[in-house]
Amino acid sequence: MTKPAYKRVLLKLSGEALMGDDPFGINRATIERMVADVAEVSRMGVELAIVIGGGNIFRGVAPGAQGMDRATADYMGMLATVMNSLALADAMRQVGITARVMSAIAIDQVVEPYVRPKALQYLEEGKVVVFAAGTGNPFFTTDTAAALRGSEIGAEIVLKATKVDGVYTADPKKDPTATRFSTISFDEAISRHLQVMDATAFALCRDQKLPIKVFSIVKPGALKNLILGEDEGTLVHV
Ligand SMILES: Nc1ncnc2c1ncn2[C@@H]1O[C@H](COP(=O)(O)OP(=O)(O)OP(=O)(O)O)[C@@H](O)[C@H]1O
Ligand SMILES: O=c1ccn([C@@H]2O[C@H](COP(=O)(O)O)[C@@H](O)[C@H]2O)c(=O)[nH]1
Repeated sequence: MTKPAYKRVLLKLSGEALMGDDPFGINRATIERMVADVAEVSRMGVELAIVIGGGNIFRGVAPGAQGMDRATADYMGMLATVMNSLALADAMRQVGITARVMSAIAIDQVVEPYVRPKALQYLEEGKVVVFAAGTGNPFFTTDTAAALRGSEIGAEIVLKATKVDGVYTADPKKDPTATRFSTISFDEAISRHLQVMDATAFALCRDQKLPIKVFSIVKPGALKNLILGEDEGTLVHV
């Protein structure tokens, strides 16, 4: 079998992608398909840490959040990522993969707190670590949490799995003339204000020299191809 191109990666899963074709929430078939992809890579011996977004849940409650204090709404968003993380870890358990959820916000009865040495230990033991509750701070996103945790654990790359197959000149869902980059520098992605990932996440990865690959979670086999070093998605580099 071909050897994986990476030993340790940080996978950022779009919360929104978890909805499948549903209006919000977690689509069972979708989470099972995502977990099958993750399990395949974990079984190849790659140390895998995951950050999952909250768009699928927070989108459902967003109308009720209108006019809310921003920080309060952000804490609700972070709690949404805890729910997704628990669902993800449970779906992994069902296919025989051991996962540990670690939260940036203390909710000790539900999930263990994020402690960096413990996370490193789990990774070395071959467990999948799911980082929940983003950075634990309002005014941030789970993309920034992925950049932060990826840097902390010494990941070789951040793999951003989303509904589109890379970084485009504009949002391809809104602009059908948008074209895809095969590679782009952090500086160019930031200066062009490309919305595929937030600027804080891009800047942190740039400063830490941590490359990002943006790829499609919808395309069958894309995660495995990428792990094997094949050409998938867009590389964002220093
Ligand atoms: N220049 C661009 N290139 C590619 N995608 C873009 C671009 N601008 C905006 N997008 C949009 O960004 C989305 C990627 O965001 P995604 O939903 O994965 O992230 P997120 O905000 O972290 O989601 P979630 O909160 O659900 O985790 C794509 O679905 C795409 O429509
Ligand atoms: O560090 C963080 C991470 C997230 N949030 C809030 O949660 C939602 C959902 O995260 P997504 O990255 O959009 O999936 C986000 O919109 C924020 O409201 C946060 O405050 N801090």
